[in-house]
Amino acid sequence: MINDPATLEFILKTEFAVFQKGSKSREIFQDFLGHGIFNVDGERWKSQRKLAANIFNVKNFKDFVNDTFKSEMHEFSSVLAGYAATQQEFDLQDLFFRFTFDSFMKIGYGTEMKTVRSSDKVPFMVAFESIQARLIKRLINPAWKYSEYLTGETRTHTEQIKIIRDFGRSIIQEKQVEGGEKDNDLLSLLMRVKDDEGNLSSHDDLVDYVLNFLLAGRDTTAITLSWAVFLLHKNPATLEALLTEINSVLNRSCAPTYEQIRNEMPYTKAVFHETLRLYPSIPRGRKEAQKDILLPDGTFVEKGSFVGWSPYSMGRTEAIWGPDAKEFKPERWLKMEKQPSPFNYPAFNAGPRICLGKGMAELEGVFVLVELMRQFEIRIVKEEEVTYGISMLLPMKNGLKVTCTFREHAGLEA
Ligand code: HEM
Repeated sequence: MINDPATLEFILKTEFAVFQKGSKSREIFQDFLGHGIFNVDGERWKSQRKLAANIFNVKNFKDFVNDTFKSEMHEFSSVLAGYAATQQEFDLQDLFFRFTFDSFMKIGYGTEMKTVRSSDKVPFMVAFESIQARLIKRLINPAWKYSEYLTGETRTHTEQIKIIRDFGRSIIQEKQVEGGEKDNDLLSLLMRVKDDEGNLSSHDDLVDYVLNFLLAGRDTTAITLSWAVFLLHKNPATLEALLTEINSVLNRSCAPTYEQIRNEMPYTKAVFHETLRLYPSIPRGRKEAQKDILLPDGTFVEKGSFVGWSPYSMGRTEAIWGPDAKEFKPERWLKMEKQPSPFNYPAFNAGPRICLGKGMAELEGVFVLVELMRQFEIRIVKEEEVTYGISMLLPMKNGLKVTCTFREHAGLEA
């Protein structure tokens, strides 16, 4: 395990070709992520990265992204208005998952889901989350195949993989029936791309792509929003400062524009990044050495062994962030002369495989925080029960149970 930015740069950038995802991790994640971008190296990775870079470049389609977040947020707000009127307790983390799911399905695949409107369990989501919690156990248990067999999890796992792959297939079929291959959403691009021999992607590969991008676009942002609400609840002065910024930029009760989020809301953006510093939604990373190599400090790494790092620990390390590293202080981001290098703040990864959706996540996160806090007062029901679950990502174990009321003078227009 390493914990210093210079060594992380060596692994993720300088010796990128040596430190790869590797075949051992690939085996663990194969049935879930297949040949999708998170689970491949080399040429397969390069071609998906190039393609996805087109769509995740927010500038290319900022109006579409902005309109989608706006209309999905309108749904989200009206659901919250219902809870505010009845004072009913609800799970905000679950609602964030539904929001990011609906938004990403529309932006990435052109599909309307509207799961925010319902409180019924969505089989795809249940299976998706349960698989992630299982896979993390595989990383620490070399005998995972036997353990899963003995506990009966092999069967559950197979059933859940079928649920999520059937879902992926249905999205692709829908697109084919609609003849949407000419559209410019991510799936349409993926359906048109050809390999060096001129072949289109197989149906199975397309399912892998759909599921990988959904994992990237849905879970990470929903988890960050949940921790942000929790931290704001625990730090009332920060919430006050956030509301002051919101009120000074949005002098009428309407949603922020893309330009306002980009240029006029530095404090809200700082809240988003400060949350990720302390609660990075992907809390750990590891790479497999493809040959024997020495780290800059002289440590020998044998071919086939792993080097790991933890954005969670690095975000709380005093040598990087100073003596107040463990405190939630968004102000620190405003005092910096320049933003920290991704090797100091690896919540979005760093080097050639740095997150492609960082701009979109920031836009979505800030937009939702502004809209939520502008309109509603959120109260966490049992603060002491909030803790993280053990999973591939960093979700809250028991969800985020809250009640809400309308904030005074708030309007509900979008
Ligand atoms: C708070 C939100 C987010 C965080 C913290 C985050 C973090 C990360 C991290 C740590 C990785 C590296 C993972 C690995 O290699 O194992 C990654 C990769 C990636 N992210 Fe994000 N992400 C976020 C949101 C998004 C969104 C919204 C999208 C898409 C719309 C996205 C798209 C991607 C893609 C495509 C990759 C793979 C890059 C590659 O391997 O070349 N991310 N992200």
